[in-house]
Amino acid sequence: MFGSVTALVPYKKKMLFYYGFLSLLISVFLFTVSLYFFLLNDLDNKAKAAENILISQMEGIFSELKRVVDNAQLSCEEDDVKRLKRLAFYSDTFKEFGLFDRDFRVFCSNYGAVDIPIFSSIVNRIERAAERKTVSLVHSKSLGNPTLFAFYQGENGIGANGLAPPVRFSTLIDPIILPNYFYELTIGKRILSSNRNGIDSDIWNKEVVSLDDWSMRLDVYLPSNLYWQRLHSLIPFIFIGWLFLFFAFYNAHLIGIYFRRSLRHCVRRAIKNAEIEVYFQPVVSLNPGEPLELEALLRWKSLNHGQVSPLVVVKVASQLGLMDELTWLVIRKVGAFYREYPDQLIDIKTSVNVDRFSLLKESFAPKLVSILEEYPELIGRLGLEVTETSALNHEELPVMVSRFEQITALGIGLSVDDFGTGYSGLDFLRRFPYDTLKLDQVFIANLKDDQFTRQVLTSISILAKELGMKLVAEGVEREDQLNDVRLLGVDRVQGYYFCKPLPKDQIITWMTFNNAV
Ligand SMILES: Nc1nc2c(ncn2[C@@H]2O[C@@H]3COP(=O)(O)O[C@H]4[C@@H](O)[C@H](n5cnc6c(=O)[nH]c(N)nc65)O[C@@H]4COP(=O)(O)O[C@H]3[C@H]2O)c(=O)[nH]1
Repeated sequence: MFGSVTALVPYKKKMLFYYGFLSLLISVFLFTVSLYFFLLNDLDNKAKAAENILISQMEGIFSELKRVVDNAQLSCEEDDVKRLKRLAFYSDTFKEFGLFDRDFRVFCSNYGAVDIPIFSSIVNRIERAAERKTVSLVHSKSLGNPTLFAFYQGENGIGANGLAPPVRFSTLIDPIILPNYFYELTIGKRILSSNRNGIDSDIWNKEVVSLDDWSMRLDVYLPSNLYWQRLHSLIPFIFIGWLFLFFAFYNAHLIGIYFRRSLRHCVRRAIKNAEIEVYFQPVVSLNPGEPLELEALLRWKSLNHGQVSPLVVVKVASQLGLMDELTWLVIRKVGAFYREYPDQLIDIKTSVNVDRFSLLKESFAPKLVSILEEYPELIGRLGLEVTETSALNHEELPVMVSRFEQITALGIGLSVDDFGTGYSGLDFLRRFPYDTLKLDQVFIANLKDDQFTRQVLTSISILAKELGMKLVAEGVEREDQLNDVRLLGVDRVQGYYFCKPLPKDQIITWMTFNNAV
């Protein structure tokens, strides 16, 4: 398929450049934007993971302090000190423990008895806290500046404090956040742990995690150099995406061309844009003094498919469900023809081919009425030719009879087209109010040599006369055929012998030459 299409499509450098540029833009855009959102999402995940680990760390800290408080007394004997030393030795977090009393004075530590008042600001926080827990960053002689102090007061009033170096927090958070992102963990306004300093990069975004119970805040930053680093490693993928999109666009372009040039699409467009032409072929009367009639036949010359047979156009239009539109288009063009040549066509009737399924529709007669209002020139001059391409079923038969009655009531003549080739039997003729019967051209072609055809046509001719129908012979090409059909009692003749279907201006010229106007 594509081979033949590429042959149709001239090689266009501009188009290739356009698709190349467009696909490059899209590929770059997709990768750069997706990377940014990917990193934002990653940043968010990292911040959440750090938050979870901080929460569990804080819970661990306080359950440790609770254990210290649970067995403590208001004494600082050797055993009490030993116990505190033991707890500090086994603790992952704390290096020192202390015990304080109801008056918030630390009376015992793992170094022995002490008497150190707790800062009033911390006392306030302990008293305000729901579970009497708080943390603070304070200078400590033994652990330096800053040191994390955690306080917990039990129900009996005895409390414990633990001292931890901030490094404990960085060892927890660093593996989650480093090396890609950087962070700052603060308690109140003081920094507990941070790797922010010394990082030489713009900050593109940050995630903030707040642990309000401990006045803790973790800011995780997205540095711009991480983005550029990652983007750099994506260059081969951007290139592959570019190629992929380029081929996708190019193939879509070819498919689009193929589709636009497909017969179905062209027929649809031709009907929609009224590009279908109508030619006219005379139907000459053999009864002296009677004016000729015309048959309107569609013609379509497609830019892509050349001259397309009307039978093909009709077939494709019916596959596309556009037969009604096609019929209205042809009838309107016939109306316009009458409007253009009112004097020349004053006595001339024109018949138009109609699909039987269009006729069966309830909307058919009302639509016809509206076209007659649009083109009153057609009133009394329009005829419809119906070809029986399939047999009518029991339900369709009465509907068809009533449609025919509605149409004849509008003064529109009805002809059976191609009689003898379709499903129109003799019984069919009696049921429907046809005024004309058109014999298919295959009978006329065989008439000379085929005795049987001659007998059949003689019987049809007798029946047509009995039913008051006019008989038309189609496809008369030679004089001997004309003589033969004349002998059969045919009223009108249509065929190349007289004239081929012609465009509107040429048929008017032909009629003028043949004294038909
Ligand atoms: N060999 C030969 N052919 C002759 C001679 N005289 C006329 N013809 C051709 O016989 C066909 C007569 O039209 P049809 O039986 O209604 O058969 C029509 C009709 O069934 C259908 N058609 C044409 N226009 C329309 C239309 O507007 N609507 C619908 N629904 N069908 C149409 O397409 C068919 C073919 O149309 P055309 O190709 O125009 O073919 C026309 C005409 O050009 C002759 O002496 N020798």
